Amino acid sequence: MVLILYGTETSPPVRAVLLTLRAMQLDYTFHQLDMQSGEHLDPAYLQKNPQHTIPMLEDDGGKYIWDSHAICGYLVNQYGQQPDGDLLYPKEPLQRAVVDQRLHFESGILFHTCFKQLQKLVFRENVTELPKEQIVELNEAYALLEQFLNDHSFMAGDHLTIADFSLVSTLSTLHLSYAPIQASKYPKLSSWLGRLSALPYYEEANLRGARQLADRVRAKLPKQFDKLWQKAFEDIKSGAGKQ
Ligand SMILES: N[C@@H](CCC(=O)N[C@@H](CS)C(=O)NCC(=O)O)C(=O)O
Repeated sequence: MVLILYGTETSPPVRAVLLTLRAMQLDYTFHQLDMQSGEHLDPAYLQKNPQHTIPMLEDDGGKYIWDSHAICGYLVNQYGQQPDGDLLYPKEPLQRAVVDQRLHFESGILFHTCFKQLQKLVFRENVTELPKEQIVELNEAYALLEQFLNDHSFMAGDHLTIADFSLVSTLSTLHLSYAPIQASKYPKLSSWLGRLSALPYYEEANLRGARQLADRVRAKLPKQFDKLWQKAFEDIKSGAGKQ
């Protein structure tokens, strides 16, 4: 097995894969792709991944897989012989369905809502704002995640799965950049973030890149953004933000 991960550690979906690789203690090479200079649009990369996204995983020279959710599932399916390897993506149909639902939530709701705008904010000079609808949408997403946790320690039950890795890659970025997960409002989500942060490989595989991206996001936002955001969250609490 020769695994090569293409990407940059600021990218949340790349960090979801890094967390999975580290949790499974797999050996891999990290191939740094500079998106600012358009390396992901290079014809050689496009030939491997016509969707030109990161992360992309190359396995055994010639097998290419992209989309972090597909990659994380593949890694556990293919290489999950470690004692708790399978638990990261359980085989039991109901448990797996819960993990899949969380993964689709990350992909279809959380990432989709925020990251296209964040990409524009970071990469386009003339973009210095985030759409106001995000405030309501993110608030709804956080409230749902709080409910997903229910009485569990992790997103899909009582043990760590790739759903935790996928969600924390996006949530930690939002938390550090402009939408903090307040313990008073989302106590379970906040404790969950603390639990993930305590993983021995968390800082290298996720926090470092999340901080870098958050710094870039915050540098583009107006100084008063935090106050505006806080006020908007308060309005939602009283129902005023819904109109
Ligand atoms: N759902 C995808 C999202 C991948 C994605 O959009 N990645 C961004 C970087 S965070 C990207 O590659 N953008 C460049 C592009 O779309 O051309 C995944 O989970 O892998």
